[in-house]
Amino acid sequence: MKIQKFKKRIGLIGFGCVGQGLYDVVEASRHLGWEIGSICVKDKEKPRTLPASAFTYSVQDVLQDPSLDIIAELISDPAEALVILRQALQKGKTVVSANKKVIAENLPELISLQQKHGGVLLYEASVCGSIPVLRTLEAYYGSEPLVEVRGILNGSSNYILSKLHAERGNFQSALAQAQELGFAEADPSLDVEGTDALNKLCILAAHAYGLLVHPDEVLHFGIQHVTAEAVELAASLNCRIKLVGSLKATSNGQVALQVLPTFIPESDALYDVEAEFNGLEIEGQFAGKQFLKGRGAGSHPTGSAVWADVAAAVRGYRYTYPKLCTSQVSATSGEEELTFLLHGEPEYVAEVSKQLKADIRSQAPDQSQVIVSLSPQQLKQHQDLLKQKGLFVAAIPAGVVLDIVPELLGRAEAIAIGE
Ligand SMILES: NC(=O)C1=CN([C@@H]2O[C@H](COP(=O)(O)OP(=O)(O)OC[C@H]3O[C@@H](n4cnc5c(N)ncnc54)[C@H](OP(=O)(O)O)[C@@H]3O)[C@@H](O)[C@H]2O)C=CC1
Ligand SMILES: N[C@@H](CC=O)C(=O)O
Repeated sequence: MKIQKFKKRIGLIGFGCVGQGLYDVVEASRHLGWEIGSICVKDKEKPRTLPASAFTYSVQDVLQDPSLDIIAELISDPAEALVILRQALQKGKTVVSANKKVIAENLPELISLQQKHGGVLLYEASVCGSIPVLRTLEAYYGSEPLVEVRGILNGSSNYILSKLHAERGNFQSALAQAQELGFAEADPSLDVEGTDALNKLCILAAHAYGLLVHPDEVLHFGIQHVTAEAVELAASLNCRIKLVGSLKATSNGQVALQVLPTFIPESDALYDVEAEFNGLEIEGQFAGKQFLKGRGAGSHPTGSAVWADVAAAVRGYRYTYPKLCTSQVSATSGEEELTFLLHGEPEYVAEVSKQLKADIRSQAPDQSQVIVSLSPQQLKQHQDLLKQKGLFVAAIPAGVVLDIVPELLGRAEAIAIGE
């Protein structure tokens, strides 16, 4: 076989945590024929690891450069990222992105731009960092009906929760560490309010079930109101609180979607997914359960995922969205009753419990914590009120034995967290 000389040039837009990660990975692979041809950033004053001559400050310098084989969009500004992706795809270019917010909110348009102009968009790095989830769903599970896809989809919130459980640490300092390590979004409220996990879940829904759903339509709560008492309660039940995104096929042909802080027992594969790691359990109708675990955030792990996309795209790979073409499914929050912990100011907990018409199973003497049974659909209807009142909401799966909860709640003490 004749070996052909391979030379491919990448245009890089964004040189922060992920952009630098991609740069390092590509530099380490120069012998394979790859090079970064052009780098665009925004801030002219920022100190850089490369000489000023390596950079341009005009996105158009990259988008209009005919010598580039592929563009990597890795910026932190979602509005500008959408403009870049639109323009690249309208020109029929090949582009990769890690921007889950832009992709989740605009997937129908981004798919149709590829169909219309012949361009290609890959975005493996946007979901679960270094774990190859989208290509696994596309290539391996493209034909098999899936029972459930669930997992830890956000590294920063998992890092914070791990610190709270392991060290009974402080929320704000754990978040500051996640930011320092490059795991958090430029706007960290996306991480802690569950929006980043939600965006990833919506992208997974398209590839796992052929469901195009806008993030605004999906039930989701974050960890921003987690309390020391909730962590203690979970630990006393031999559980860890994790932020879990799940997609589940329902008996009436819908897909139930939700992102919820959840009490995860020791027997669950997600229990040992700690720090910035993500974990995804995929249950196929015939294959049964499989579990993927790896780094969900960070410079080199995410840079590696972007590079895998760059290499695949240049070799002709594109998503075919097999289930979008073959299935017609709609979204629901889920009708099956579940058990939830609500925790917050006693008067708000009482008010919200009344509004929810929830079946109260246990409550703390001061009424700051209640264990209730209700459907995710009920919860979704009152999602805004619960958020407005600053309540912490966590799902407690059926397998967790709650016999000792009344006793645990009875001795609940007020412990401040995150102040
Ligand atoms: N951090 C992570 O672990 C992961 C991040 N992602 C996603 O990757 C993307 C990048 O994240 P990350 O690297 O962490 O972000 P950073 O904040 O570290 O870096 C952002 C980069 O974007 C550049 N930038 C911002 N706005 C513009 C603009 N208008 N024009 C040109 N350049 C611009 C910044 O320029 P300047 O340097 O001049 O400020 C900076 O270089 C985001 O979409 C994020 O959601 C996905 C998976 C993991
Ligand atoms: N902020 C995100 C980065 C990766 O997607 C996270 O913490 O998971």
